[in-house]
Amino acid sequence: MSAVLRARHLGKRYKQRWALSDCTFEVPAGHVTGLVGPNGAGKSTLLNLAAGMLTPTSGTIEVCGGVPGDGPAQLAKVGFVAQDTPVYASLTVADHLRLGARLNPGWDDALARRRIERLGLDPDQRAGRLSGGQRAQLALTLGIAKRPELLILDEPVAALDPLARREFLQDLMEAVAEHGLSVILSSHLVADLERVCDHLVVLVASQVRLAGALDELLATHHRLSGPRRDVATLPADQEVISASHTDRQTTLVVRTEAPILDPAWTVSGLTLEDLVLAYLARPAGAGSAGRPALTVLR
Ligand SMILES: Nc1ncnc2c1ncn2[C@@H]1O[C@H](COP(=O)(O)OP(=O)(O)OP(=O)(O)O)[C@@H](O)[C@H]1O
Repeated sequence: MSAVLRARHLGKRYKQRWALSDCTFEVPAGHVTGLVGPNGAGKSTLLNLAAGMLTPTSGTIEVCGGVPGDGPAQLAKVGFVAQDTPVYASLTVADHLRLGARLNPGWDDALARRRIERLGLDPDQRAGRLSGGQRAQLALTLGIAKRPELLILDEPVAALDPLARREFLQDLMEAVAEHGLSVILSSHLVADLERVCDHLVVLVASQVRLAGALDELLATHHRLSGPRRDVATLPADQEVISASHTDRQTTLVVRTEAPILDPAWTVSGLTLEDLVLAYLARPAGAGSAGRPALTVLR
């Protein structure tokens, strides 16, 4: 797999607090990778490190084969739209496009103009007077028209209405298909991620808990339900991600490469949302030895 991002034992500390700790993972080139995790998990910190806005406290991060933020050539390869979609309040929409053209060697002016027109943004409007969603659309337009190798988007669709969200995600997928763009986007909207992502990184409490191709992750995670059972009796190759029990029944989410042959279980697949929620609820340091990560007693 050719990787657009490689992190090795990556960590970032703000004063005494580690916002990101010992993260080792890769993001493949030419795909859309979703980054999910609860508030404060470290997603923005990770994306800012990838964009070169922050430097690591420990470990390394390589993006598009270089060090993030390391000179004009590296900056040209990476587009970054930060969480608050910053724009210059006193500049007009048209000024932003002119600035984009001036600053970015690969600038696609026709694309930028087409998007602005389609969105109905007035080129003469000052960006400070745009609505939150319009501002986000302007920032996203700049990110796409820059034609980077990697586009990093921190909660890009949070401010958009449902139709605008769908259209934007469609634009993204087209750019990936036509130009081989790689995208990393964080979002709390799992349904959106399900529509556009083919890779997933789950970050919880400053650590990467899960990373991989979505279809592989969905194929190796299963929901098992059956008569109440002590999870310690499961085969060693079935990693228990979550467990809940009633007096009579046990329901588990397990990860395994092997088929589940025990006839006592009813086996079903997971949605992306089920998968993400199982990991979000999993406590830090939960082992891989078939121990229950989340035990809910009813
Ligand atoms: N500049 C900073 N100084 C000190 N602590 C920070 C700073 N930025 C973030 N943090 C802390 O680092 C941790 C991770 O924050 P981060 O913004 O990366 O999380 P996030 O996953 O993006 O959260 P959200 O989903 O709420 O946007 C949090 O505990 C946060 O309080």
